[in-house]
This record gives sequence, structure tokens and C-alpha cells, in this order.
Amino acid sequence: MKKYVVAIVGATGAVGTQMLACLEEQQFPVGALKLLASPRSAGKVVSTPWGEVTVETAAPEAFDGVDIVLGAAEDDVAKALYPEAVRRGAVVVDNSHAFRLDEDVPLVIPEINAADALQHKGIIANPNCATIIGLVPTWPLHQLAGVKRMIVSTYQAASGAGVPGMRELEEQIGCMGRGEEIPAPAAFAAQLASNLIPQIGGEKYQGFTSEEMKMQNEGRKIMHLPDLRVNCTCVRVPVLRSHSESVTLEFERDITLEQAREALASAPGVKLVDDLAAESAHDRWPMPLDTTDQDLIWVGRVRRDISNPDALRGITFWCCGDQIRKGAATNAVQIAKLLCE
Ligand SMILES: NC(=O)C1=CN([C@@H]2O[C@H](COP(=O)(O)OP(=O)(O)OC[C@H]3O[C@@H](n4cnc5c(N)ncnc54)[C@H](OP(=O)(O)O)[C@@H]3O)[C@@H](O)[C@H]2O)C=CC1
Ligand SMILES: N[C@@H](CC(=O)OP(=O)(O)O)C(=O)O
Repeated sequence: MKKYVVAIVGATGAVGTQMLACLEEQQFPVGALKLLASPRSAGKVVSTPWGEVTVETAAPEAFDGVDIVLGAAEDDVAKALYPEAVRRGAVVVDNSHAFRLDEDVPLVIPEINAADALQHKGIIANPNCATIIGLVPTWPLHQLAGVKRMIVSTYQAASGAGVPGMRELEEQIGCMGRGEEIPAPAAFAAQLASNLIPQIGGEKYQGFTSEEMKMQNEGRKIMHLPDLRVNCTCVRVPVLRSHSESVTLEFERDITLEQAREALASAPGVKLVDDLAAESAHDRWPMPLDTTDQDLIWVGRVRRDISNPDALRGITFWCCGDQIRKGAATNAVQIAKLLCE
């Protein structure tokens, strides 16, 4: 079996660290591994399943001889470096949003549009994490009844803002527990512990933030639904890891609750946890603690949208998923595996 030289850019961050674990779990055929980050991290030694690897500064020359780049750094790094990596013969699977809406860059959730990945011209984009978590369970319902409108509220974990976001929430919770004064926030615009922050990203369109518009704009591209209408509200919550979402869908055709449940129960990447009468809370509905550090999107609270006058055309559900895994690292490694197949 062919083995590949793989480079992770942003290898010291939340997503990059998870990518390393996902490469091993998904048995990706790694021949050699390069770990790249900012000059701050150069020289650090990381113990990996493929031996000890010294972190190098991400620079164009670092991509010489690399087959596959997994990108886990911000947009500016992606824009500066990945075209250079492609010029040197690598294929890049990027987690930033630098290229997601570019016409010649496939935007891929393997459970939905795996075939698009094979049309790449060197760069494939991994969608926004909240978008992946909302669309994986929406897709099987769309296949049944044709989704035309989505209303979504997200409850996004602190680690969506990377290692600094996670550290800030942990520090604030520690201070609260010890009765100490909480330092001024830096990763977020306001204190997150014991609070909710109803803004993720800057203003993008008529009072909607950039994060909120991703659900519509990326969703249209991934599902090949140019007329899909999405109304999304994104909120940062004091949870360390795993995003949650309330999703209401309106369909072109009738869909019964039984059909919706059956489709969700058998959909790839989805686990249905929906029993209000179950003895254990973990079996009643999905919670972010349950979905942390695993790859499935858990779906529950499946019910009719009783505000929809067309009784058979509206479904509401709740879902949770680990955004560092399926929302980023797991999805990226799945895409890289499609390339090898
Ligand atoms: N966290 C999440 O839930 C998700 C994140 N993403 C996306 O993934 C990407 C990474 O996010 P995340 O892991 O959370 O962020 P982190 O802040 O945790 O990590 C950022 C990484 O980028 C590296 N980096 C910083 N500057 C440079 C540079 N100049 N050259 C090379 N590498 C650099 C950092 O290296 P160093 O340690 O040396 O500073 C670090 O490895 C972002 O584009 C983000 O939008 C996507 C989906 C979900
Ligand atoms: N913005 C997301 C995480 C993320 O990095 O998204 P994107 O890759 O679209 O910038 C969050 O804060 O939860």
C-alpha cells in the first residue's frame, strides 16, 4: 500500500493536535510526518505514533516532498502558504475559511458530497464546524423531502476559538471556584464563565455575523442547493468542547416523524438519542459532554415544527457534535483518505 508524506500546519493547536490522533485512528497510510507551526513552536519535540517529530516553522520550503498537507492554521497563514504547497505538488485539505467559497475549491463533508473532493485543483476546504454539525443530520432528511429553509441556533463551545479560548474558560471557572477576581477577557469579547456571548465573528450581512452566514453560504455549496434559505444565530456558551444546535427544517415535500427518525437512525455519521422517558439522562437527549472526543453527531428531540402551518413539512431537532473532531480534524482526515482511495 502506498504511503504518504503528510504535513500538519498548525500542529500545536487544538485542531492540529487532534489531526495527529485522527491520522492514527483512521489508519491513514503515513510514510513520514512533518509538524509545522509558528516560529514560537519551532524546535519542540512531539511524540507521535510514527516516532518523535521536531516541529518546524511553516514556510514554503517545508512543503518540498510533501504529498498531503492538513491545514489547521488561520486564514492568513493558509493564503500565504498553501498555494506554495500546491506549486510543490502537494494536495492541501484546509480547515480555515480562506478558500471555502472559491469556485475551484471543493468544500466537502464526506457523508454528503464525497465525489466533489475528486474535482480538486490542489486545495480542498473543510467546512465551518457548526455547518458540518448541522448539515450531517440535515442531509438524510433532505434526501427524503427536499429541504428549502433552515432556522438554526448554535451553542458553540469555547474551544471553537482554539487553545486560547479553552484556556480562558478554564481559568475563569478556576477563579470563580476560588472566589478570585476574574482577569479581563482576551480570547472572547466578554467573560464567558457563567455567561453567554451572542456574537461569533464580525458583522457580515444585515446584522448577521460571519459565523452565522457560513451556515447558509457553505450549506448551499455543500448540498448543491443554491436557493437554500438559512436564518442562523450563533452563541458562545461556557462549555469546553462540542457544539450544540437547535435546527428547524422546512421541506418541499411531506415527511412523517417516523420517516425522519428512521432516516436519522440509519444515516452515516449520525447517532439518534431521542427518548424523553429514558432512565439515564444520557439516553434521553444529546449533551455536549456526551459527544466530546468521539466522531458522531448525536441527534435528539426530533419533533414536528408546530409553528409550520403545513403540518407535514416541518421538523425540529437538537444535535451535538465534537467540533474539533467531526467539525474539523476527523472530517479533514476523512477527506484525505478519499484522495488515497
Ligand atoms: N477550534 C475549532 O473548533 C475549529 C477550528 N477551525 C479552524 O482551524 C484552524 C486552527 O484553529 P485552532 O486549532 O482552533 O487554533 P489554535 O489557536 O488552537 O491553533 C493555531 C495553530 O496555528 C499555528 N500558527 C499560528 N501562527 C502561525 C504561522 N504564522 N505559521 C504557521 N502556523 C501558525 C499555531 O502555532 P503556535 O502554537 O506556534 O502559535 C497553532 O498550531 C483555524 O483556521 C480555525 O478557524 C475549524 C473548525 C473548528
Ligand atoms: N468559528 C468557530 C470555529 C472556527 O474556527 O470556525 P471557522 O473555521 O469557520 O473559522 C467557533 O468559534 O466555534
